[in-house]
Amino acid sequence: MDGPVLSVEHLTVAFGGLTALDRVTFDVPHRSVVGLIGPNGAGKTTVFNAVSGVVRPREGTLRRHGRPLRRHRPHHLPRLGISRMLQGLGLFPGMTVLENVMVGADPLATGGLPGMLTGLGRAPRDERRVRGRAEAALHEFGVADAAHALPGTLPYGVQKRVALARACVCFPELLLLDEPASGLAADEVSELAERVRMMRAHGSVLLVEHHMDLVMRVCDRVVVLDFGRVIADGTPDEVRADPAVERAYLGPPEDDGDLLAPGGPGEAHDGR
Ligand SMILES: Nc1ncnc2c1ncn2[C@@H]1O[C@H](COP(=O)(O)OP(=O)(O)OP(=O)(O)O)[C@@H](O)[C@H]1O
Repeated sequence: MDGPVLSVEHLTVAFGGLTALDRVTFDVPHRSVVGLIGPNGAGKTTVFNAVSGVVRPREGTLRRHGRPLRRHRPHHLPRLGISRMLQGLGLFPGMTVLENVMVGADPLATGGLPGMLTGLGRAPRDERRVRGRAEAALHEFGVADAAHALPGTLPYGVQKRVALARACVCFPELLLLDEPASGLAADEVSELAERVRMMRAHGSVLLVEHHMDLVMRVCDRVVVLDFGRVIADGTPDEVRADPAVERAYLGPPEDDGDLLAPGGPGEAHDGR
């Protein structure tokens, strides 16, 4: 297939009088991890929302392999090979871990997941395929033991792995990860870094993250937003050395600290 997995071209999004994104342009190449960073309010979530079809851009184009995405909605994402792990995890509390991951595997079913889960209009072959793939994903993410537990009974780090398993169960070509390191302990972040790198074997990842250690370790490229504009786009080393990025994070020169150093907090002003 031609062209990057995702091209964001001159994307402009406005909320009333506020321009949240101003001609944002960058690519996510095939089998790469691209980080999207920037201070609070810089527009990172708005990029995800535009890519997910949650907000409509005022101007600009999103392309998959060079073909424009027009008026797509969140429920079209599985068909487009795009999956998103939300910051709030979004696990269904009344469903077991296995059932939650089966929801992510729904596109593998031809007869429809609701029928499968309720037993109405059940398609046994579909159920076997979806269940088998969901169980394999639980194994891959080290949460097979929790298959029959309800998410709320599990530690947060385990719930995160379940959410990741659900996002990856269909081998998305583009995975949108929204602050996956938030709330994780240091050893869990290292494990997450390993998993994000492994995801390149199947597809590409667009990663919004304040945890600079993770960003600098796993990303092939890093795009930096500030007040809705791209102020840098390069390798982690190039971005780290960019004075414009340092200014965006640190503010005036008299401020101390190395916020872009691995382990730094990576948040500064609030653009709201
Ligand atoms: N639905 C909305 N209505 C009005 N303004 C919005 C809406 N969503 C976002 N904004 C504004 O758009 C700007 C960009 O917000 P966005 O949430 O994309 O930033 P962010 O980089 O993801 O921030 P954070 O790191 O704090 O999550 C902010 O000024 C925010 O207040």
